Amino acid sequence: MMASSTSSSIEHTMLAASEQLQVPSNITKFKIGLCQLSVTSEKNQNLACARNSIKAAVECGARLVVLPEMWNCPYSNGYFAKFAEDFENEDASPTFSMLSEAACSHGITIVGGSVPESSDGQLYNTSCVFGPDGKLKAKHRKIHLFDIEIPGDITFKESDFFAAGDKPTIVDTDVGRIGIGICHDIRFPELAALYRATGARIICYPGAFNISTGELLWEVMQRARAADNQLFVATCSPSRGSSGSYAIWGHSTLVGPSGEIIATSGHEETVVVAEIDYSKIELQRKGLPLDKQKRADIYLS
Ligand SMILES: NC(=O)CCC(=O)C(=O)O
Repeated sequence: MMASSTSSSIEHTMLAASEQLQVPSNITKFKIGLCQLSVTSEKNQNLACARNSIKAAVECGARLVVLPEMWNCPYSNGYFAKFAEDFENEDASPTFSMLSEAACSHGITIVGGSVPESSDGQLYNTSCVFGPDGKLKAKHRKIHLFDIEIPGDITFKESDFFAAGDKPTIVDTDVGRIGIGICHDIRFPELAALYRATGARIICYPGAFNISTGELLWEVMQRARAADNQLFVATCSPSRGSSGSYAIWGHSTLVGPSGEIIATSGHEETVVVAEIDYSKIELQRKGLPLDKQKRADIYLS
């Protein structure tokens, strides 16, 4: 076990997480689908659109499908509470039911983007992961809430509406071990390093970067997280034409373990399907063994 931080709470989390994990599957190559959805203010329409998009990804061969951040609800203040669902009460959650049904009927893994979750009187920005049997495998609550105030440019305060999650999410799936982050979580390299240290081979970040920070940083962040950790990074955004006042950057992307862009999109509604080949990870890590070159004695003491 590599300890990449002196923080005892992070080390504790890493140990606890790895102890709980089962042996990952030995699949080496498969296709991933990134459903860049156009989100409206009609929840039923959003569910139907997501369901169709999942089907389209599967028809192109995807075994792992990722949805965007806030795909059942516009990413705008006035909607979060109204669109929130309680996943503990599965039968009363149309979003949960649709994702579970889609995963099961297609026999795939779904990283269900994120939607507003209501739980114990709080709202969370939450991503649910479903296995090919339709069962919930993991639930990630966005850890780093997006609070920003750049005068004359952008002001947004997620923490006015959501409570922050308090744990990392690493999940063993039929396509390997995956770490989950939601959008602003991508800005924190420590989380990605923790996922690498616990054996994740892909990090999925459903996200909705805005046009100002997106143009500057969305691609840079993805490539940096992938290259630093020598693993795949998959992101999935709503499309620009989505409802609400927040202008979305789009550009859902798959990045490989040397930081290369494997597939990407513009800002329009689309499905990106691309191949993940895990042998690229082994090749990259063998040729450039960053984990062995790391000088923890210098910068972690
Ligand atoms: N939805 C988000 O978390 C947006 C994050 C973002 O745009 C950023 O710059 O960070």
